[in-house]
Amino acid sequence: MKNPLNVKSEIGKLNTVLLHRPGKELENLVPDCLDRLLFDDIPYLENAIKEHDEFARIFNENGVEVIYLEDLASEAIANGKVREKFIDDFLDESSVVGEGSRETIKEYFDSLSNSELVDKMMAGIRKTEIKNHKIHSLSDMLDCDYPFILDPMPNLYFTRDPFAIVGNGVCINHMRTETRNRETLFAKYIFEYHPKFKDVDIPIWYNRDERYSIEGGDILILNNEVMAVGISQRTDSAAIEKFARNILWSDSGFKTVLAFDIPKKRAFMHLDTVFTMIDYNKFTIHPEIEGPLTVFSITKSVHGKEKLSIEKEESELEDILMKYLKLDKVSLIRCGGGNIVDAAREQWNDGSNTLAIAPGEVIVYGRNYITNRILEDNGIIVHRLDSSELVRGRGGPRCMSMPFSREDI
Ligand SMILES: NC(=[NH2+])NCCC[C@H](N)C(=O)O
Repeated sequence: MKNPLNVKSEIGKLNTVLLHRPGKELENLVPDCLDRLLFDDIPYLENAIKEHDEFARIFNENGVEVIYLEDLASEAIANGKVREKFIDDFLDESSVVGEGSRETIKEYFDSLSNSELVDKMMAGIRKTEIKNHKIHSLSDMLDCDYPFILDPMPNLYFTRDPFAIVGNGVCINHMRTETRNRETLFAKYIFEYHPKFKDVDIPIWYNRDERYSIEGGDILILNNEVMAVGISQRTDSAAIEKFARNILWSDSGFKTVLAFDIPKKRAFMHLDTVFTMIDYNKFTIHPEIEGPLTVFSITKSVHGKEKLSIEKEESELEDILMKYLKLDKVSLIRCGGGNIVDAAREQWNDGSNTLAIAPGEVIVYGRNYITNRILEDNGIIVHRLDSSELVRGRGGPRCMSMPFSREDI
């Protein structure tokens, strides 16, 4: 069977992209849990869905096939034994309190079809919902305690993060936070059991049971030989080393990983919140990281198999990019035009988080009008997505999409 995965750049014409249409998990956000669940506000679901459907429409209109995480996940567990194992693994990782709660949830899950099951796992379960079911646990009778028997997973619409397609393989991530780590279980089951993937030999560049964390928002594929990976609030340097070792010493064709050390803070959680590639030699950047940024280049060492050679790059970012991407010129397009107020405001609303659907053609949030105008002045084709709801989760078009296949460039 042919491997359907092929992502060897950030900009090659996009063929297939994975999304998750926001669901009931967003209606299980409450103020007391926002920090832990990595949200800053509570989106209005009905409008979030409208915005998201518009996002999907832009893809369709531009010849990009859209596939949904929820569909792949429910197709992957079609076999009864696989479904059983999936439920067990999921419950093992869901901080369910006590055996009684586990039995209650299991019985509830058993009454659902595969797609209802996946939706319910994503949405979480309120204690009030199981009142008509058999309750096997004392704590579940006490809804004043904590209202959920199973936590929601509100960050799933950021399909960029729990796993990342790199070349013809996949990096199944170990997430920084418990709240997002369960998301990676969907990837495990999809790549092991989905009919599209199960008989294909798919290289796994990193696995969810590794100790150190790495998230997809930090992984950028600059061309078929060079990647950029953020050392960030979410991604550990040790995880990058492991990932680099696996991929550079494989036959993937990748030769260099540039590790971008960026400030560790919420607004800049991943590299793609401050830096994205939009054309062969054009990038967006948030000016606030330019000062503190340090770049290290990681290549295969000549001193022994599986070893790496790591060097600190001393020149400016433009020069580093020109050198490794073999370009004569590089333009860094500054979010907010470099004005510190506009830059900070638009970056917070994902002004630098563009998704290229072809070289020089991107999807952006329409609200970041200053940055968008500058992109157009630089010859970029800009598709604007209006958002007042999706944006509240702190992620833009790149965060909300995972390319499965792009044309090689
Ligand atoms: N690739 C990205 N920048 N993703 C943004 C994810 C936002 C999400 N609320 C989180 O914290 O984790």
